[in-house]
Amino acid sequence: MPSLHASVDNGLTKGDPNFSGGKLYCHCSSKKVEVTLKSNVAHNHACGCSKCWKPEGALFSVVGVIPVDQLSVTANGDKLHVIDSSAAIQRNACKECGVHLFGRIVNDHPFKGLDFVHTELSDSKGWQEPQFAAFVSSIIEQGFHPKGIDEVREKFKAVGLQTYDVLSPALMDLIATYTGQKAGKLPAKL
Ligand SMILES: N[C@@H](CCC(=O)N[C@@H](CS)C(=O)NCC(=O)O)C(=O)O
Ligand SMILES: [Zn+2]
Ligand SMILES: [Zn+2]
Repeated sequence: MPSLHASVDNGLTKGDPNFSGGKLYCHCSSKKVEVTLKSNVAHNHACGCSKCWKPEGALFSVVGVIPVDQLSVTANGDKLHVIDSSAAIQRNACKECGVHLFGRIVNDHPFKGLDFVHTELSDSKGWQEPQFAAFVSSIIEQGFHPKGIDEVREKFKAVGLQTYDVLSPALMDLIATYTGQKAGKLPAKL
């Protein structure tokens, strides 16, 4: 079975509930882009979609969120560029090594105000462990043979992670609530 992600393959390492953040670095050998996070992440999860950054050899990305005001680019920000400015999540990647340092939502969106980050880019220990696996079937679109997908789902379950083909029900409910409120189908205050 190919690697799902290094933080999943051999079981999860529980995060520290009192952990208060750390620095992320791109993969360049010099002049690394540095991003400082002032808190832990939330909703950390494996994502199989084609847009999220995956380390070499991994079938999945692991990505979590942090409030925009808890994130700052603290070195070599001139090496960052937005890889697709039409995407809902504007992924800021290092132009040299390709690593995604953070994804930001700039347009009206239920998750606006949160940035998407990969805590494996940090040397610190204590980051929230993955909570679920999202967009699992999306790996097939990228060339993973469909006959192996049940084994992928079993592997996630074996380490204690539920699998979904979009986001988790809790996050889908948040998105649906936002959409319903915007359409006037739900009261603005619930
Ligand atoms: N099956 C598609 C799914 C893409 C997708 O919808 N990704 C989710 C999870 S990251 C998303 O919210 N995308 C918004 C964006 O990338 O801007 C793919 O693999 O490309
Ligand atoms: Zn780099
Ligand atoms: Zn994704």
